[in-house]
Parts: sequence; C-alpha cells; structure tokens
Amino acid sequence: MAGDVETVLFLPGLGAGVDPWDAQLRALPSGFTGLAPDIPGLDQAATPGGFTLAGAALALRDLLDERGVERAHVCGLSLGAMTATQLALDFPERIASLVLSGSQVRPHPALMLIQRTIIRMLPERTAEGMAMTKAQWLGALRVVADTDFRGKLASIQAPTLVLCGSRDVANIPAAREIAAVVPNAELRIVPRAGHPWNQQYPELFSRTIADFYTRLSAAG
Ligand SMILES: O=C(O)CC1=CCC(=O)O1
Repeated sequence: MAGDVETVLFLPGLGAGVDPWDAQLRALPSGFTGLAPDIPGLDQAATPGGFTLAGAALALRDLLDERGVERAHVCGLSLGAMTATQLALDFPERIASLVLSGSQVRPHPALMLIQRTIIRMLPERTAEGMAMTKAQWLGALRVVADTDFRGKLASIQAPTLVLCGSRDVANIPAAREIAAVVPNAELRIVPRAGHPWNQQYPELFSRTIADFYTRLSAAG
C-alpha cells in the first residue's frame, strides 16, 4: 500500500465497455484509492496463447510495482474475478483482500460450448460494440473454458467477499463453492442482481464493497 492510502484494483468482465467501474471508483471509502486497468493481454486473445490468466496476473503484478503498491485489494467481476483469483494464487503476498463477483471455478464445458457456438453465429458488429473482435471474444472464452481452479482455492489466505447476483444462475454454484473452500470467505447472493451488477446496481455494489473495506480497515 502506498503511504496510508489503500489501493483497490478493479478488474472488469469481458466487454464491460468504457469505464465500467466509474461508480465504484467514485464511491470508495476515505483512505482508499482505485486503479481500473483493462485485463492485460486481452487484445491478444485471438492468437492461441496470446492471452492467459497467468500472463494477465504477471502484468498486473508489474502494474502494482510501477505504481508503488505493495499490497492491493482486488475486486473483479467475471473474467476479472477469475484474473483476480489467479493473481491471488500466483502473488499472494500482494493481495490485501479479494472481492469476486460472478466468478467461476471450473466452467461447465457444455455451457461454454453453447456460449461459443452462439457467438460464432453473431455478426462481427456485436463484438465491435464490446470493443473486441469476435476472434478475441472467442479466444478469451477459450481461456475461461480451460480454467480449473479446483484444488487451488484453499490456499488463498486473503479475506474474500464472494458475490453473485441471484439472477446470475450459471455462476451461483461456483460462488457457493468458492465461499466454501476459501478459508476466510463470506458469501452474498444479491437479490434481483444479474451478472454485471456493478453497472446494473452501481450504488448497491459500491455500498457492498465499501462496507467490506471499512470492516477490514477497522479490523486492522
Ligand atoms: O463475461 C465474462 O467476463 C466471461 C465469463 C466468465 C464467467 C462468466 O460467466 O462469464
């Protein structure tokens, strides 16, 4: 942490658009500051091996080095939450806490296949609307599909808030699994919320994480 100010590193989901964490950056409690980079390497996802969670975690560790941040609170949604998990596994000493929303442990192969099949049929302009190409989108989803955090999560020591919208039904089993396996985790299933609920209910998301960070600060 730089000086007395604690840093929250926000990591977005796929195709989250411009400034997806705007509301949360503005609503951080006093004593906290935010960083909200893109997921590193995602622009290379069309090339096999061009984007990996381990590569993204390494680049984020380098970003923390550049900014002089010794330990960060990391808050991720979806692919961002999976990247946050990888960062916590690879560089545990750099992680003050985790917020994992709509994350995954071992994505269901059939669901991933269906998702990729649908995306292949979409027009290119759908991906352009997410500031990606279809090839990058499919490449990133291949990385998601190949991820398997089973057997690894129990080593995470950082205080962890696991979140999932009650309408994000595909990710609720993973949220329950993460909260059961990570030793210092708490779970909140958020009524009426969907998958990208930091943008759907920005004030509620901001209050939820602010409460978590304030409790951590008070606990010292
Ligand atoms: O939307 C994303 O970021 C990709 C993804 C990971 C888990 C999930 O449900 O979607």
